[in-house]
Amino acid sequence: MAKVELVNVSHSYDPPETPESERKWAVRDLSVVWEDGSANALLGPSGCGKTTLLNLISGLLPSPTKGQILIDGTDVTGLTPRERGIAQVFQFPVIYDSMNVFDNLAFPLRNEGTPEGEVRSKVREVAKILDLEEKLKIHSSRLNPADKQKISLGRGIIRESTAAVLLDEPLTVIDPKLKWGLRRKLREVQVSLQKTMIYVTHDQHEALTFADDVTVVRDGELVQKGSPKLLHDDPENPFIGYFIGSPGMNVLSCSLDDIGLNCGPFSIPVQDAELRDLLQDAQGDLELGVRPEFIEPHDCADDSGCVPFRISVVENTGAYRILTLTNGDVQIKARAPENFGPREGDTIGVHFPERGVKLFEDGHRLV
Ligand SMILES: Nc1ncnc2c1ncn2[C@@H]1O[C@H](COP(=O)(O)OP(=O)(O)OP(=O)(O)O)[C@@H](O)[C@H]1O
Repeated sequence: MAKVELVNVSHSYDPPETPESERKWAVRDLSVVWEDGSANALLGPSGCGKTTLLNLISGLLPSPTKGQILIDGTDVTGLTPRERGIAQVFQFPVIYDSMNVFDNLAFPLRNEGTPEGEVRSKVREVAKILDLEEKLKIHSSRLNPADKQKISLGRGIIRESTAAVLLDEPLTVIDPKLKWGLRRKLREVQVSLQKTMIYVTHDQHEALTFADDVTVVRDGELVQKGSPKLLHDDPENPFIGYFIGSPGMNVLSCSLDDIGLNCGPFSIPVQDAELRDLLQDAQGDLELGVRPEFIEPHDCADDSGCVPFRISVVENTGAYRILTLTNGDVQIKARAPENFGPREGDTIGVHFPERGVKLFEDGHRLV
């Protein structure tokens, strides 16, 4: 397996003669390194450029408009997918329905003239990893979509020379009942084989459960890259705060007043003198971000330091409750324990603990 690297990659689907000022960019000046043997996710909303990036890495799109693609430090820009040794697993399983499972898995090896004895042992090894051993003689058309997708993955990992495996929304057509098992299997395969994998999805749950390192893209640009914990605890901007987490971070416009952070109908006290100085120096637009799990709802609206909020919706998740709270035109989500007493329509007090509050200036993290 190998290290995969994008260096200042930009891509536009416009014809080459299109003037620079009129071009629409699917990917913009994106540089990123995915380390050898790492489990990665490429996460972003629909239309942000994920598929374009995958096709640029695999070689289905041979060259970006600008920039380079490196595999283990070698420039592979312009090379074919075969020359790059990148395997791709698509949304729909790509297998030969006319073949049995064994022949499907053997296909990439036979295609490159591997001796039959080696093909047999390699197919058995991969079938064991994928729990397909008992199904090797079954006609592939008779398998469920999850097993078909396992074959697609098997065909990707069976060749030692594969540099990286790209997974493009691989659970899209999988029945919800089988999704969990296949998702766990993908992760298990990556951990046991330590192959470089890049899992593309718009679903944060899939990204965060598969990957050790998540690259978030928006409008063709890299927004933040890091561990699921880093993205959750230390978002670099309000987009990451809102996009990661369920529900996402509450983001409120605010400004500094005599009490502290004025969010419109209420102010949150700022005790820390250093933080006050920092906010006083800030020239740009300020936003406050706080995750629902850090907000502390109290059943008494008069607790000192608490801001009164009306409960407009209570959602039960089984383990905890998600409260939708309103104060004037400000609406936030908070997490409350299952035994939290107040109900919809009640007024409660909300405390914003300093450790849970992030501050952004002009869309960039300040504190
Ligand atoms: N073949 C193409 N010709 C012209 N524009 C394209 C083409 N493919 C993609 N685009 C545009 O490039 C941008 C990025 O698209 P892309 O499919 O890479 O995003 P995505 O994140 O994979 O989206 P989705 O999750 O919906 O598949 C979009 O604005 C899209 O309309």
